[in-house]
Amino acid sequence: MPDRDLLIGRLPKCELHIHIEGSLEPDMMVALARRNNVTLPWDSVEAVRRAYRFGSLQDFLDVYYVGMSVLVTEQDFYDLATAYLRRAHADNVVHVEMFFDPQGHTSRGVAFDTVVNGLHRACRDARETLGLSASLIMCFLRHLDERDAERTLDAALAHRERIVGVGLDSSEQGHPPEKFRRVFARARDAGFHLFAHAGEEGPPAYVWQALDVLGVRRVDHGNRAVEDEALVARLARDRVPLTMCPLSNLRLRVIDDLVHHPLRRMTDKGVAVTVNSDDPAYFGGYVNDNFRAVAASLDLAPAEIVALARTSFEAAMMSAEERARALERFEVAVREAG
Ligand code: HPA
Ligand SMILES: [Zn+2]
Repeated sequence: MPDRDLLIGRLPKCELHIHIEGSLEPDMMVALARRNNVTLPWDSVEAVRRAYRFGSLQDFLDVYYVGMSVLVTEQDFYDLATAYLRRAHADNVVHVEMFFDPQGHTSRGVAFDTVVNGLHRACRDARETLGLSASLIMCFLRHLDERDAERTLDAALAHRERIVGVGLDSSEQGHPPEKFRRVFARARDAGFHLFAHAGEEGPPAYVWQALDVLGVRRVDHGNRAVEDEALVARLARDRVPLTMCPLSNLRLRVIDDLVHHPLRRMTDKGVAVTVNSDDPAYFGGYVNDNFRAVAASLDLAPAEIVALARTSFEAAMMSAEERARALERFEVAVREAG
């Protein structure tokens, strides 16, 4: 086996937890602010970078919502997603399921269609130019009320074939999944796959609710599930994947040191865990940086790293044939990497 970093670079993988607005790098943020005449509280790329010190999820979200205010036109959304998809391709990402936050845009007067048209076109072009498959998952902002989420779902129904799923993100504490019970039931009836952030800062009870009240098929983060043995057993038994994001957890102080990251404790109990970047422009690393950081801190063996990348294909929303083909290519790449 080659050394750990080389192996990580060579492994094909899926990225299943990326907020596209969180891939907005400071230089693009400043350039788009100029292009659209948007005033930011920061006057240079360096000043933007200095704002990236967070004590909690809410600290980050306050900066994140200001940052996304530079996204106005369909071309802005296209450029943002295209830059991310090229960067992901360089990390050997072959399949992306991309979150976006429509309410962060419609609340500023940007049309839902503008957002989806730009992102969808970037995904379609990436398939042709990079050979990478990419799909869109719309998230509801959980700090807003369910009626706002209902209106967002109504808007999404006109784009049903361009959006594969719905998720739940933003401020977790005090906004339990059950707050969105009805809108998730409607989304399921409309054929969307269901996801939710849970157990990032919120308690294990929120992960239970995501499973049993919302009926999600994958949990984003899920760190705090580790505090509840019965919950870990449930995740393992039902092979409910967790999309974990080590550098995000470190930067948002969900953990104080990567050596304490629950990833290994989860995989040891049979939970399907994947490694992802969350908001790479804000947290200091794309997906391979996340693999490298957690592999070094937890001293992961090559076989464990390979297993994490393999799990990303098992956790992805692919048809049985797509998955079989992708896994076949994955095993070839593993043999070549060795
Ligand atoms: O890490 C996150 N958690 C919750 N909401 C988010 N929105 C963007 N990133 C995040
Ligand atoms: Zn997230």
